[in-house]
Amino acid sequence: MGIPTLDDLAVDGTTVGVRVDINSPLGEDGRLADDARLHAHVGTLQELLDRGGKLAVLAHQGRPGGDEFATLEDHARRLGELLDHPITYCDATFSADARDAIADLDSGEAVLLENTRFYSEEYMEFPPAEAAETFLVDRLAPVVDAFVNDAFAAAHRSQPSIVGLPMRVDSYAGRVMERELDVLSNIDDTPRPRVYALGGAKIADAFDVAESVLERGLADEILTSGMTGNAFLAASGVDIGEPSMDAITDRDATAVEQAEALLSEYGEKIHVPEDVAVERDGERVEVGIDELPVDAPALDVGSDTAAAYVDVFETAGTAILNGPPGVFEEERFAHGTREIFGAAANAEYSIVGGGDTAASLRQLGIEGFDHVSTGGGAALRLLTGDELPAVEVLRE
Ligand SMILES: Nc1ncnc2c1ncn2[C@@H]1O[C@H](COP(=O)(O)OP(=O)(O)OP(=O)(O)O)[C@@H](O)[C@H]1O
Ligand SMILES: O=C(O)[C@H](O)COP(=O)(O)O
Repeated sequence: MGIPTLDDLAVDGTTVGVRVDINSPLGEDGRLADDARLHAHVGTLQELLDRGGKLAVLAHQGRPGGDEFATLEDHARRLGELLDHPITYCDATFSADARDAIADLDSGEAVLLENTRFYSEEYMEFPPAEAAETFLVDRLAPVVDAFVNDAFAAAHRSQPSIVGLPMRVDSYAGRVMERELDVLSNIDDTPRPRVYALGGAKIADAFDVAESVLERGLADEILTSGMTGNAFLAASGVDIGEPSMDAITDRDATAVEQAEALLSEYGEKIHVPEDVAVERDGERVEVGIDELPVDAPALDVGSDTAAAYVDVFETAGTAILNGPPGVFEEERFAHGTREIFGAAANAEYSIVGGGDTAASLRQLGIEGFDHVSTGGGAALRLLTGDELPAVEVLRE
């Protein structure tokens, strides 16, 4: 991989800054509503603590002004339950109080510092050399002996705690980072035929993935669904009706043209829905493409499409999923997601990228994937063949 990992770090007795990504959905009471990302980092934290590290853990939660912008107190409480070592919470990130909390650590102890994004610099993006001169980095770099970046899900952000600290401190990839890079950077070694299921509502992201993997010869088949599938359906010449079209153009005015370009170049590899599901009088109603247009938005693929996609997965070597096939949050429109993702889990090798995609698997109880990425945007960047700022600085 060409990046130093925990195997290269002499941990015992050293103070290690560890960046994790435990940015999580919160409930109405402000407490954690889902702790999947905390679970993901337990391996790295536990290993460092078992090996005698003193850990200053850094993380962000939400975005300034957003509903989920919050302190990390509940995250520390939950991590305390998940780890076999003590972890305290400090309501400061790099002030004298924070630095004192770090200096007070014994081997095998951790402190979770306050949400890095309480400080405006951490919500800006900088080239690494400039990030290295920010207050956060300037004050924390002298009090840690090493830095471990395990925050794969934030690796596409060129922010001080991601790219600045590694410019000043010996730095290593944590186990989550290592595994994510290993899997998502080496897709070209996975068994064929390689089938991508691209759905969801971020149509532009799905087009980027489709274009990149088709251009690079990585994809043998692309199964389109969700709003992305609706755009491909429109691009194939079907009048999908105004509500579905409006939903697409609201997100991306040129979506249909982009889908047309992909179909004209790679049409034989791109599967388009044969039927869709809409809501009528509160019920799910399936509509074949010969019955379109309809005056309601298509919120799921229909049963024929789901069955056809399940067939493709029967013989798939690798299944790569990004974006749920329907509005899975509503049971009526979860059918496509349940069927298609359920079949994908049986492929010889299967990879899942995308926050909502992973959430759909948890909600529908679909298991058996080889790799479920912790990252949304970061996984997408790797799937489209781009380098991640966090990884570039670890390489240097
Ligand atoms: N036909 C559809 N119409 C509208 N929304 C849809 C449709 N199909 C799926 N969705 C919605 O797409 C959303 C997820 O899409 P998205 O592209 O954001 O997935 P993701 O890439 O896994 O997530 P993220 O980018 O947040 O990591 C879900 O909330 C789902 O309800
Ligand atoms: O949830 C995520 O995708 C990461 O934690 C990054 O968060 P951000 O998109 O607010 O930078």
